[in-house]
Amino acid sequence: MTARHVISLSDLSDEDLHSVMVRGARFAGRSGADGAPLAGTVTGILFRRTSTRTRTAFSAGAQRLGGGIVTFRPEELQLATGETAEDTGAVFARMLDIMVARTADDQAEMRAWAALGGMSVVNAMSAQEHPTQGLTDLTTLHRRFGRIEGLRVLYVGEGNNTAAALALGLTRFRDVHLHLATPPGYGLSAEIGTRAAKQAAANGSTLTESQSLEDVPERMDVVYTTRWQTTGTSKADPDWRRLFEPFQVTGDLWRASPDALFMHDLPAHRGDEVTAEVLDGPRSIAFEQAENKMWSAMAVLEWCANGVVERRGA
Ligand SMILES: NC(=O)NCCC[C@H](N)C(=O)O
Repeated sequence: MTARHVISLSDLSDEDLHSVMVRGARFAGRSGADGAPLAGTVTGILFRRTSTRTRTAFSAGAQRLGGGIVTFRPEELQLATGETAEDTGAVFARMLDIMVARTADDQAEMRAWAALGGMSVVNAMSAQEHPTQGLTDLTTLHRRFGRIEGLRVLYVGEGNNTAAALALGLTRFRDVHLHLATPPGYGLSAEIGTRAAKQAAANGSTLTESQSLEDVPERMDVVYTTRWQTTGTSKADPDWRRLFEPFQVTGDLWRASPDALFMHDLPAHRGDEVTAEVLDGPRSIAFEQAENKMWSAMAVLEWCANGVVERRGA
């Protein structure tokens, strides 16, 4: 099997991105290919940080496509007794077809595993990026709007790995307007911001940022938020709660964007980043989005095994 990696969304060509997005939507509509495209493959599932949605999505998704899985408890690997990540990966690459990993905070370890060859590596979230969330979000938008082009999206909260994936995903499409309202000091990293801005410019899209909810653009199609505490980057700043509180998504935002849908990558904390009224209200598609994680995971795994399935214009 040719190894294909999803360590960053930038690893996917436009054609790959389109195929995985559309394929996820087809799986969601239960109109994916019959049969078992992952038959004869084994996917490793290794999470060194907590996970509900991503882990379940890939574990259930692989099995729905006829593939086998091996789930690792990190504390039971020899990593815990001092075997290097490189040596551990070298063994995985000889036995597994795909590795879905939420491991070190940075992506270097995944790149090293990918360089071994023979095994596809899927980044199930690092500090910098959450590419499988980005793919899920594209599939969710594609299912709801039938297009990504022309969408206006407001993201509220930390410019974390989820925001990075959203920015890197949306700016690959034409005429998209993404605005991020982030607390001071919690914007996108310079590296991600530059990469996304370059893509936006090339596609006639815009990426704008502000440090307040005052004067955010109106008539948005989507308002998206995320929890205030990002996994693995607990905030050293003693003031963080005071900085984040003005960014709670409440019914007030709907006045500016009366048609907006609400998205959240979950887990949610009602009363912190979003009110219960918004999260549990009729505009919220947060749980549909969570379900899409599995359909999108199936599309990612199938792409790792077989490459592009859905061709543009087909
Ligand atoms: N949907 C998810 O994968 N949620 C878990 C992580 C959310 C957030 N980006 C975090 O890093 O804490």
